[in-house]
Amino acid sequence: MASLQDTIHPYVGESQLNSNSSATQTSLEMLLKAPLEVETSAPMPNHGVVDHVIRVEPWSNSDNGISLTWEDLWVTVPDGKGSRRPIIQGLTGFARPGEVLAIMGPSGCGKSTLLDALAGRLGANTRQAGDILINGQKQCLSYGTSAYVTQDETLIATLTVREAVYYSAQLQLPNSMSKSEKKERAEMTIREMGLQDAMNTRIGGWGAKGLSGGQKRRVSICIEILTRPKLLFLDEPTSGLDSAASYYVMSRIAKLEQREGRTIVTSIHQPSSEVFRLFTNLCLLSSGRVVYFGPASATIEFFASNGFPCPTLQNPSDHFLRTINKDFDEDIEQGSSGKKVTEEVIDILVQSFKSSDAYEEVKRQVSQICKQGGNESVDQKSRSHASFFTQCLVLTKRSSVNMYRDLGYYWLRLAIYVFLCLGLGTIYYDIGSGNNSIEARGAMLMFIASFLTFMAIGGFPSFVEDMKVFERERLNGHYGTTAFAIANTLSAVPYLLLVSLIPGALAYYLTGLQRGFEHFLYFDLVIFTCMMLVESLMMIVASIVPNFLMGIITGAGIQGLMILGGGFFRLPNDLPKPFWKYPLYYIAFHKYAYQGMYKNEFEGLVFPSEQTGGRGGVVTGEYILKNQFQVEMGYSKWVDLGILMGMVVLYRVLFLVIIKTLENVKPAISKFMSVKSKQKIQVMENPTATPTHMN
Ligand SMILES: Nc1ncnc2c1ncn2[C@@H]1O[C@H](COP(=O)(O)OP(=O)(O)OP(=O)(O)O)[C@@H](O)[C@H]1O
Repeated sequence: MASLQDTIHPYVGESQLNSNSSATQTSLEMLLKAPLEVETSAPMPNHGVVDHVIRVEPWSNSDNGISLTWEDLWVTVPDGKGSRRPIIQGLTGFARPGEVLAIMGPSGCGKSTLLDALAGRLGANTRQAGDILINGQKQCLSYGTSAYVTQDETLIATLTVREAVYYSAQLQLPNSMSKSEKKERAEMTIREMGLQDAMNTRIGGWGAKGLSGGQKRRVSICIEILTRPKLLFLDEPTSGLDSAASYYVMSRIAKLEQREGRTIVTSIHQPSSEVFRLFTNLCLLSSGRVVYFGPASATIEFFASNGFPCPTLQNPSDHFLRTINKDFDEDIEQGSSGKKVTEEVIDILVQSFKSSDAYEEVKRQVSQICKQGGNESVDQKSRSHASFFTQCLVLTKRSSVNMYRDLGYYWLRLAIYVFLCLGLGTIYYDIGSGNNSIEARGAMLMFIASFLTFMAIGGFPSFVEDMKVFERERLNGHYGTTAFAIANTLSAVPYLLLVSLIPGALAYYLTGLQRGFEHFLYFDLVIFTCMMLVESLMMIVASIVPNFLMGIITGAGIQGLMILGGGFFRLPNDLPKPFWKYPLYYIAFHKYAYQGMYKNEFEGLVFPSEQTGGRGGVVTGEYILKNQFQVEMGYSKWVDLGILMGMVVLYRVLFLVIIKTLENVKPAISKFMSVKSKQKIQVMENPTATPTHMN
């Protein structure tokens, strides 16, 4: 009976065949007659007994899968001294359909960076050089062809596991699937990840404990494997899981990959020997250099042949990581003097791999995949989605549920607004119609139009959480920016109406502003529109400054300037011309809010004139508007409201444009920078040296 180590690798190069024992050769020859099903229960060297069935089928690019190859891949980051430091150094490798490639190595060796580079998601400060090809062609991974389960759990904390996965299924799965099929797929996937007992548990986040870290991890995986993407990147999918859960999660992922010909690239920290056996290929890294790339099952032999045999009963992956982890070199030296310093060990392994048949085999496989190419471009293979209308509907529903359950989104704001408006109502209680009520009305309306709407900023932290989820889902192609912007707008409307209506009514009627429902309606519509505007402004800020603290400061700063230039603290005719009057006064939405509210309040009213000393003279509201508040009287208050509403649309469109521009500009910049890096890079004789010439 063939050992699993011998059978798990579905392609075998000549050089490997030559270098293996005759017993192994027999099993490898068997492998070439794929598809085959091998049942094993033979003891394996150093690590236990295997007793499960693995179906091995060879896949090729023409089988509608995605093959990924990378050659001489470098990634550098600024080193803080004006130069650049490499974090990935000249890696060559491949990942093919129906196989699991595991990326292993000590913490900080560059696993996530390699995954990011392969997935086209490197950070802005990184530079990349070298070729990454998809089915032998230089093409971008279009949104939706691949999925990436990142290390951080960006999930909607207020949803239960069932809701989170089902909403995601509704968003991602095509309209041709019925609701019940989508529900079934969602529940099946949840069960596959062993989360059936937590189905109705809320995910939880800051402030509310819900799922454990490991469970959240599994929810993230569920969401990404719902549509069975052709290419799946997993960044430490088993972190936070116990060894049994790790095994079940990985084996279920591996099973799907073998059944459906998916290409899986996963970084992993410390797989148990059982999990390790699920990997087809292993890429072992140390400080960004490749220590070994090839069949996972042959790694033990590679280490042994270089003088580092795996001790009996030791988990092989523990042995590999112990051998190449130099972070604790001093401790090791103290513990057992005479041991080789790890840096030397790594050098030996790196050099040995570079001159090995295994490395030649990797290069041969890469060129073979590139030659083979693919029948169709990956773009054409993008999975089909739910329709745009369905996405808008589902996102609106999901967002409404989240806004309802998240106290910080609107409920807290509503409570604070009620207190503030009670404050306003009592401080200006029964404002009267005397001459002194003119200033009081003006000040009160200014406070409402600026400070009350300013506080719409309070929902920013919740919105930033939403943006993180949106960013993850957008990058994984679940839906587009337009659907998100529409859904966010629609779901916010009822809450903003509520938040503007109740406190607004309190302030309006306690103060005794101008009677008439039309006047109250206008007053409330201005508050509602201004709150919507501030939210839209904060959306723009969040798209440019994704950090929540910096976002709040930026948003507050912008609004502070607009309030100053809105024509209250300094009357319009007194505003200094450059900047404050032109353009700020006209850009600031506060100008239209103040003037609309003033017109709404003062038009039609008369006040006793101060000049006559209360001896019967009156002054009209129109006169006060024109001369005291310097309001532009050439157009009606409805025009002011119309401008405010137009601004809401403009700001939301601007948000869309910024996100879409960043989406298109970022890859173009990375492409440009990578071409620049490639032109400058000279392949170094000594790969350990820092390529300071890369910039
Ligand atoms: N954008 C970046 N800017 C600066 N340094 C970076 C950047 N990305 C990664 N690094 C550095 O590169 C090294 C490798 O990081 P990476 O996250 O790829 O490691 P890792 O192997 O995934 O680590 P872990 O297993 O701990 O997650 C680290 O020292 C990290 O600080």
